Amino acid sequence: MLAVDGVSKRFGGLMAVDSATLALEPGGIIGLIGPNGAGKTTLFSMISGFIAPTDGRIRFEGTDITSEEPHRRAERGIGRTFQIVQPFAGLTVCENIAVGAYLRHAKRADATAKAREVARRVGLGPELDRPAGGLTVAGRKRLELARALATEPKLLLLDEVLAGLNPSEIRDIIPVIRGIRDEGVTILMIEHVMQAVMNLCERVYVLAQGRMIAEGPPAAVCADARVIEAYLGHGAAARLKAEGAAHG
Ligand SMILES: Nc1ncnc2c1ncn2[C@@H]1O[C@H](COP(=O)(O)OP(=O)(O)OP(=O)(O)O)[C@@H](O)[C@H]1O
Repeated sequence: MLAVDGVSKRFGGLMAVDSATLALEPGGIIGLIGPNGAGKTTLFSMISGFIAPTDGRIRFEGTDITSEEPHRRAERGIGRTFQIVQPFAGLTVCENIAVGAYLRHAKRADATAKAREVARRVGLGPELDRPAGGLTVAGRKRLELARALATEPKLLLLDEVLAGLNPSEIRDIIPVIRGIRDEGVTILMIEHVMQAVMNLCERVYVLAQGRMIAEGPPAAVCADARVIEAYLGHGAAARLKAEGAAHG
């Protein structure tokens, strides 16, 4: 479905993403993890078309989309959420979600109907007619999810939708994400909440300093010495092993 092939992005002297490769089959929830500043959001921006790669190709459903505009990629079925959620505070929740729905529904009544349906799917039904500015952090995260879903994506890129939520809010939103997957949407998610990654993702890619350093089932990836080193620093994997042995 999605093939990211040797994609790089240079910001001046910094290689934010360095020849990253990733391949997604349709269906499932795939994680993209890595330490702060690893290049995850930059990679998402290249997949969704907001940043042009310095090098490499991106294909979606067999078509080379490397130089397509974000709007065209959204039409093809690539939806994304943004890490920093900025709803139109003066508009209602429904109107905010309808902004996404206009991509496929030109008529206001149709876009509104789509927005209402999506709002119910993410648990925002009761808030539909309230101003988006009054939502809690958890509510804003659901709104961001709904806005992306309203574009009716085949591939949904979730950028830290769990960040800033407390454990009970995370527990509440996890079934919503699974539900989206069950409806046939392929999900690629950037996430720092490891418990959620373990719970949700079938497979995980790990970026560190712009490079893809590991890929596989979450448990195997978290036990990978290169991944431990990337998060905890040089020599950490050996130290953990030694401590483990010392504690029997
Ligand atoms: N527009 C930009 N101009 C210059 N440097 C940038 C720009 N965007 C990102 N960077 C740098 O590129 C690197 C990768 O950033 P990016 O936001 O992609 O990382 P990330 O893995 O998403 O991090 P986090 O988990 O903290 O969100 C960082 O060093 C960042 O400072």
